[in-house]
Amino acid sequence: MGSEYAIEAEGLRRTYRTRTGWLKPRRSEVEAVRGIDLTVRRGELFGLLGPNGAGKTTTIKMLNTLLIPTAGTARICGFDVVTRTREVRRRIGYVFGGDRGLYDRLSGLDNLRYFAELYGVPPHQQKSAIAELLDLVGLTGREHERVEGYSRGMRQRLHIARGLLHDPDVLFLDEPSIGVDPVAARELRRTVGNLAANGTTVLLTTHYMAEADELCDRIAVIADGRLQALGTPAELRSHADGRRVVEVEAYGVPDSAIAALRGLPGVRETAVEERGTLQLLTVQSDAHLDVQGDVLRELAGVRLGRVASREPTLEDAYVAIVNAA
Ligand SMILES: Nc1ncnc2c1ncn2[C@@H]1O[C@H](COP(=O)(O)OP(=O)(O)OP(=O)(O)O)[C@@H](O)[C@H]1O
Repeated sequence: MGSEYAIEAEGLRRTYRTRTGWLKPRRSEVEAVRGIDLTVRRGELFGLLGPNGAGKTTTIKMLNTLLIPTAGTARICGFDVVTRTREVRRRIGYVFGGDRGLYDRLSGLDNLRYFAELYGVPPHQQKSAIAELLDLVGLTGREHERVEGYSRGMRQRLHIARGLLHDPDVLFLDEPSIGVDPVAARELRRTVGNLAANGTTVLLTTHYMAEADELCDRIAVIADGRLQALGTPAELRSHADGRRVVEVEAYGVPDSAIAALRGLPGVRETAVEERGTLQLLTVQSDAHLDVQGDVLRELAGVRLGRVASREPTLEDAYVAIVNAA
């Protein structure tokens, strides 16, 4: 009980063994997580960030007892996730992004009542616990409506309330804002912020650096199954110190032009974000070099929108960390 840490992981690894092919099945191994060490203090809001396939979900599933590690150990509130599963499960909640797991035909309130029964919340506590949670996630006043009429953001907040019914010490939030529009995502961030203020330890995975920046006390960046960086948002931002960013909106940039940008003198990173028909190019360079002219020369003939030169953000630092992996 007495552990000062909510989450501890040492040398955590997970290898998946898969069979591919039908006629001539071949066995292959995927090293999804390759030795992760981290500690999360009680009450901390901790972000796990990484590109697709980095190993975030696999890490969370080992921490919340859904997957057995191939090697290494992990503890939740001092209890080993493999040998003390029952104690661990009593102390954790798990909320994953997306729409599954709620009863559409029931109201938000009836969903919570149902799950409260299922999780064994004592009957005399249910009413007050549910009222408190509805308030925490900002659904008071909408609880009698059927979930089928809820927006994605509201569903996600109801999911969070569900995950908190048994008053866990640690809440795992896997991609909570996936598919949620920006306004609803802001509401969701407020809810997550409230959780930490209430003393719940939160481990959040997200693809959105801005979200992690706003919410998290500390962030771990994982890529390729390994921890690439760990620190406060300010500490992570320092990975892009001494750099400047040119941002260009473009339409239909050929791969060859992107490769050429990467090869320009002084250019440290390039990233392309697809936004419908628009591509947002970010080119990081050494701050003392002005590469904007060179960048535009390489993009000659491509239809361009806005072009801007700016200071690096945490997102740029993240790109630098992940590209270095
Ligand atoms: N059940 C499985 N069997 C085989 N390989 C798997 C399995 N689950 C995940 N993987 C592989 O393990 C690696 C890590 O996956 P994981 O889902 O943990 O990443 P992630 O960081 O959560 O990614 P995303 O952001 O896309 O959800 C990937 O290469 C993935 O293809």
